[in-house]
Amino acid sequence: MAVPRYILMGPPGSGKSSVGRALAASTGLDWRDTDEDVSAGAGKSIADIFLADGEDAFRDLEEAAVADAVATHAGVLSLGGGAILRPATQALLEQAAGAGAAIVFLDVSLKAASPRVGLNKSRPLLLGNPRQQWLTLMEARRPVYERLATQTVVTDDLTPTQVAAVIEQGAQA
Ligand SMILES: Nc1ncnc2c1ncn2[C@@H]1O[C@H](COP(=O)(O)OP(=O)(O)OP(=O)(O)O)[C@@H](O)[C@H]1O
Ligand SMILES: O=C(O)C1=C[C@@H](O)[C@@H](O)[C@H](O)C1
Ligand SMILES: [Mg+2]
Repeated sequence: MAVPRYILMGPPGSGKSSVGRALAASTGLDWRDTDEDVSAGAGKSIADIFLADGEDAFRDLEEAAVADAVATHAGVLSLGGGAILRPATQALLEQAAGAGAAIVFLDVSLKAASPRVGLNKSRPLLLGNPRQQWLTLMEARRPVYERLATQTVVTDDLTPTQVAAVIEQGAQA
């Protein structure tokens, strides 16, 4: 079984995808993003899955995509922001950490995340009142991110390339 070297988690706008790409470029590892896997598998965007099938259906697809990626991908893995909500995924991440994966929580404040996320309609959970929605989901998820993390990086004042460098240094320490 392959185990990802790095697994990135965090709320929308924390930079899971951007930092994942930067970390893959600097380490030479392959990059995979479970949001892209789910979207490719379903043949439609995540926003369309939420709209047509609902959040529970998306979470089922996401749980399966994470299980597949954790079992088969040896590089950098970016998760969707809410992937860690599923207990089976939490257990899988704990196992991956035991097998040597760095589980990285990309922390970010609402102030820094807001301009990154903007009013982009591709984030279905933030429709309506994006700032309040973001705060509510971060409050519920923070304890899970913190419990699962083997490394935490506060990303507010760093570029994705700088965050990737901090992660690499942490892995060498
Ligand atoms: N550290 C950063 N500094 C400045 N801008 C950033 C940083 N990280 C990400 N961004 C920008 O914020 C936006 C969202 O980043 P990204 O898609 O990587 O977030 P994400 O955590 O993967 O979000 P999602 O949960 O929706 O998948 C992008 O436009 C990206 O360029
Ligand atoms: O934070 C979340 O729950 C989400 C984040 C995105 O990565 C996507 O997985 C989807 O928009 C849901
Ligand atoms: Mg992403």
